[in-house]
Amino acid sequence: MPERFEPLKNDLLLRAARGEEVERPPMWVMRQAGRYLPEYHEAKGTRDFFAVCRDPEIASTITLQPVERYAGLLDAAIIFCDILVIPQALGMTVEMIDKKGPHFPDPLRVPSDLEKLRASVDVKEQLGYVFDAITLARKKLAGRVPLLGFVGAPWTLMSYMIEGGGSKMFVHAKTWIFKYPTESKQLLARITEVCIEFLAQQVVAGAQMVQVFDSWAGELTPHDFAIFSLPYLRLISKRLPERLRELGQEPVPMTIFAKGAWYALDDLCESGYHVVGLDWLQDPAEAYKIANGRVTLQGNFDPNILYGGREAITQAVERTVPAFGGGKKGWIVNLGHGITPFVDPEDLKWFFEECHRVGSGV
Ligand SMILES: Cc1c2[nH]c(c1CCC(=O)O)Cc1[nH]c(c(CCC(=O)O)c1C)Cc1[nH]c(c(CCC(=O)O)c1C)Cc1[nH]c(c(C)c1CCC(=O)O)C2
Repeated sequence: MPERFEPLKNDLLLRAARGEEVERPPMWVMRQAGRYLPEYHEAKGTRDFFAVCRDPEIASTITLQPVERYAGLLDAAIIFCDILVIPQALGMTVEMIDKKGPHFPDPLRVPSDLEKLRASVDVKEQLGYVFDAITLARKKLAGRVPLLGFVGAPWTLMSYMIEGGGSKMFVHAKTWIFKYPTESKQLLARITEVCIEFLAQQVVAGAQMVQVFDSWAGELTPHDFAIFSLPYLRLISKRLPERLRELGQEPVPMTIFAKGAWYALDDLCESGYHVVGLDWLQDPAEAYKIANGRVTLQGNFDPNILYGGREAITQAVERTVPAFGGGKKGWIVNLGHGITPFVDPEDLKWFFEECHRVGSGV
């Protein structure tokens, strides 16, 4: 039986995602539950990153930290987890190395390495800890704000699985798509299947909206994005609502954040998602014009504006809100990428307060 939760008191995000006019733009930031918060370090202690993800009690506590700190300002929670739990579910080892990021000791280097992956993934079995964390976070939120679920996009996950971690050159992932396009598509299709079921089960567990992170979209040419990323993003937006109906669930709003894919904005507006996330390379007014009410846009402050002090933050907010049409229709406030570790939490608070002030039009 699906869990019962308290009714939502703040549905600003869900209304904005559906394209409704709102009293002010909803606000959240990517990586809002993370290292810039002293309480995050306190809760995490010396534990391994993925051990924290696998502990529903701690993961749900961390999920709520920004909601508690920025009560009355923040309009969403995002479940504390990572995009790399899918490669783990497919059978790969992923470690999070302090100050360096993710590391795969045994990446996929040639197509025959695909045999190392699990032939079929039991998503509920492999990723059950994420669903438990979501259900617990929903209970703890008690309807304060909606809870977002998320997944890595197939192209971004494939790149990590082949590169074995972060990359500047993408030599291995590019070798795959150019030398082994057929096997690359097979891998993308396998990842996509797991992504769809993972998102569906997140919704069953209590996620009220979901975001797909294609963090490495910008490494592809427009031509290759159309071949190796977009079709799989479209498959997710098409299949997720169908799968949810099969599971007796209502579809939820979906966001696509394809970082660096400014050239694909028009296509992304037609890709079946309700919300399109923008990075800071895009001009807000230009993007708002291109979207033309087809989707709600999310973004796109330079995350580093938060290092600029209050005056710089105020100026950025005052010029950005009007560029998104005043902020009451078709816009969700966010940064153009995740918040970085050395931001002063008080400066983020100021950013939210200024967006609240300017976005309310008072
Ligand atoms: C590419 C990617 C990853 N993970 C994620 C992405 C997509 C978004 C993006 O492009 O940034 C997504 C992600 N990762 C994390 C969240 C939690 C929810 C949130 O608050 O947004 C989300 C949504 C926690 C995290 N994921 C990670 C941390 C830091 C872990 C720590 O050291 O405590 C957190 C809070 C680790 C992580 N995880 C990943 C990397 C590259 C790193 C190292 C990053 C770094 O060092 O800055 C993979």
